[in-house]
Amino acid sequence: MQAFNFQTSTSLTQSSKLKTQKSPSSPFLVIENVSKVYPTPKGPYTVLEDVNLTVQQGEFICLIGHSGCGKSTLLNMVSGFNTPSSGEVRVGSKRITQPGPDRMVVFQNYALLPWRTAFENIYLAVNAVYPNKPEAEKRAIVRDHLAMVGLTEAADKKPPQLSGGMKQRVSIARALAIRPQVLILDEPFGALDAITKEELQEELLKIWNDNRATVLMITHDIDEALFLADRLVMMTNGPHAKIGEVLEIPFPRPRDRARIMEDPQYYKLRNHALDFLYNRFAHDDE
Ligand SMILES: Nc1ncnc2c1ncn2[C@@H]1O[C@H](COP(=O)(O)OP(=O)(O)OP(=O)(O)O)[C@@H](O)[C@H]1O
Repeated sequence: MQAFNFQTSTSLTQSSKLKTQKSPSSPFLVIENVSKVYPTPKGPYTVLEDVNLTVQQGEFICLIGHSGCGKSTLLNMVSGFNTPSSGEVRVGSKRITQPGPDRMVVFQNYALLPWRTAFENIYLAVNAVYPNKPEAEKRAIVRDHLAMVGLTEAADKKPPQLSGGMKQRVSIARALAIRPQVLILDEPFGALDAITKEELQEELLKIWNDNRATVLMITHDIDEALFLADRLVMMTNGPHAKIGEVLEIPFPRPRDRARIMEDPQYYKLRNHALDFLYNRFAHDDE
């Protein structure tokens, strides 16, 4: 187990800023001075203000914060479904202004076409992005990704015939079949029961370990973040939400849930995140 020098919240914030600014390897994904203001009938509403984050290629980042603080808004600016009011998001050296197949999103509600089979849902995405690939290759990509998530037998089933966990597996397979550089997961396991959620977390880690996409994942579950992430980004409450702190998760990989939960550092990190969310940035509505 690696040594973890537990720091105060202030020094954690400073060290994460230092890491962001002075990291020796070149940053892959950069969120720079991003603010988002929505027009509303009551006037402009500043959801996010001056958000800065630098992510290395292949990093697994979890994002946590109270409901409504702007997590989806922030990740929608990485996927390109939303644009910053000021500041910019870059992937590689490219400024993000629209969605693209280099950044795929998995949503909590699966977003599958209910009248298409699991195979067809994935095939449609592959075909849209790689229309000129030979038919046999496209079908092989779909089969490989169905197998990757353990759904070979369910290829011909339609979403209403699948469990929540199976639907989310199809949705993850569809996103990965495009070979995105960035995988964005918006609370993907929020609607699943605890056992299915743990199974899918483990599958996700295995898949990430094999293909090392850069992952940005929203969660409300601190234990999920501690199991999955390299860093946990904690957001302050909106309006004018910012990144309050970034926690480094030091547990070595491959991770074993039982082993990390026996580690005293686990509870220090967990309590630190809980204190951030429920004392320092408590939310009246929760
Ligand atoms: N198009 C819009 N116009 C006006 N306000 C919006 C718009 N989209 C989001 N908001 C507001 O911005 C704030 C942030 O929303 P967002 O969905 O990003 O939060 P979130 O942290 O992802 O929340 P949750 O955890 O509940 O999903 C909320 O107050 C929401 O009502």
